[in-house]
Formats: sequence, C-alpha cells, structure tokens
Amino acid sequence: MNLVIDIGNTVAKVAVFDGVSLLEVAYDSNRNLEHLSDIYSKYHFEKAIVATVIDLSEQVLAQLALLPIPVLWLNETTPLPVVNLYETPRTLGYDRMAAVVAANEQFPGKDILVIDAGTCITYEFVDAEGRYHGGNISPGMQMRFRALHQFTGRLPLVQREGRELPMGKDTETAIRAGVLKGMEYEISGYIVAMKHKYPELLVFLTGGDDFSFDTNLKSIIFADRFLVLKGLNRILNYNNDKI
Ligand SMILES: Nc1ncnc2c1ncn2[C@@H]1O[C@H](COP(=O)(O)OP(=O)(O)O)[C@@H](O)[C@H]1O
Ligand SMILES: CC(C)(COP(=O)(O)O)[C@@H](O)C(=O)NCCC(=O)O
Ligand SMILES: [K+]
Repeated sequence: MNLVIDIGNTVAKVAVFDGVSLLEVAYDSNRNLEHLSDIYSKYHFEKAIVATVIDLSEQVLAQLALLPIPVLWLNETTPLPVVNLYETPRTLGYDRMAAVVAANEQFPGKDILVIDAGTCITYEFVDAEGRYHGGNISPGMQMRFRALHQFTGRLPLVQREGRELPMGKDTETAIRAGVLKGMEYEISGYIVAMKHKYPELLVFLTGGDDFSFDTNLKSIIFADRFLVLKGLNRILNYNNDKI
C-alpha cells in the first residue's frame, strides 16, 4: 500500500492507495496530522510520498519522522512522468504538478487544462506531448471573501452559504454574487480562451471548493476531487525503484 500526503495551505489530506485504487482519504489541519497514526495502523504500507506547499510545523515534522517506511519528499529533483517547462522548478508548488500528472495519466495524448480550486485557484496547462507549460495563480474563494472584509472599512465577512442572486440587492448578496460569479466567469473565461487555442482541450476541475456552474461548459469538465492525491500516487509508483 502507498501512503500519500498532500499538505495544502488550508487542509492536509492523507490517503491510502492499493496500486492505483484509492481506498481512503482523511482530512486534517495542516498543523497536526491527527489521523495519521490511526490510518497507519489500519493498513500495511510499503512507501509514502509527501508534498507540501507550506513550511511544516514541528509537530507535523515529528509525526512524519516517525513513519517506519521510505518517504519520498516531492521536490524539484524528483523524476516525473511529464516534462516540466516551468522556468523556476524550485519555486513551483508541487501540488500543481501532481494534479497535472494525474490528468495526463487519464488522458495521455490530450491537451489539458487543470483547475484546482483550493486556498488559491490554480490553472495549469499540459499539452498532448506530456509537457507541463506552467499556469496561473489567483485567489481562492475564502481568500476573496476575507480580502473584501479585511481591506475595506465597511464590508462584512460574508459566508458562502446564503441567498444567491445574479446581481446583489444588498451588501451581503452583492459580495456573495461578486465572489461566486467572479470565480465562475474567471473559470469560464479560461476555458473559452484555451479552447480557442487548443480545440481538443479537456478540462479537469479539482480542489476542496465545490461550486456549481450554470454554463454549458459544465458538460466538458471532468470533476475529480482527488486529482492531486492520484497524481502523487502516480509519482510515487513512478519512483518505485529509487526510494
Ligand atoms: N471540511 C472542510 N474543511 C476546510 N475546508 C473545506 C472543507 N470542506 C470544503 N472546504 C473548502 O475547501 C478549501 C480547501 O480546499 P483544498 O483544495 O483542500 O485546499 P488546500 O489544498 O489549499 O489546502 C477551503 O478553502 C474551503 O473553502
Ligand atoms: C499556488 C499555491 C499557493 C496553491 O496552493 P493551494 O491552494 O493548493 O494551497 C501553491 O501551489 C504554491 O505555494 N506555489 C508556489 C508558487 C508556484 O507554484 O510558482
Ligand atoms: K489550489
């Protein structure tokens, strides 16, 4: 079994894979992997992979150091099943690469746009020859709600759940629609622009933020909440003989 750990800016994900099958996922705070010991004792693991986009707390480092199996720390030196054309591989967030690796595994000969809506929204492009060209980073949903509150004198902190209108009729609905429609139009805009350039383009959507689209683009999107974990598992298997 493979132990796959993805530590994001908001949530840490701990997953169990048997070959390519995902058996279980646990969600933890990124400051303390509380579920790790329980999961570890339930299965027989051979190896692990860790990807992080934050500097880890002493606690998480200590929890990972206790693992009695080989651990692959994903970074710019890790051999990958796609070509990395990012100009600064040392500064790349490897959760982004993992999502690309999983999408490319499902559709090897295709141009793919991968959209990951987590703390940030990231847009990644991998071409039909398996070359990762890079992509863009923009604020995630919670960040948008919080930024509007934090950087103004009068705007409240609005929650995702509540009355949704196409155009706001009061401060709360104006902010909610502004954030949600802003994300929707941003995402649709990327898809339309990239489809224009790459007519055969496939689109994957992943990340913790589920949101619904009303557009006809919905039908061309593959939604997969576990894309990053699946990509990390593929990278771990790809490096089987090296760890
Ligand atoms: N149970 C949950 N705990 C925390 N965030 C959640 C939860 N369910 C959904 N979310 C949403 O998912 C986002 C985190 O998504 P994720 O892709 O895991 O982010 P990251 O990889 O940046 O940590 C949060 O910003 C939040 O809006
Ligand atoms: C862009 C990100 C903040 C996204 O993180 P996430 O939303 O998954 O927590 C992360 O991938 C990161 O810190 N990247 C480093 C900069 C770069 O990729 O170039
Ligand atoms: K993200």
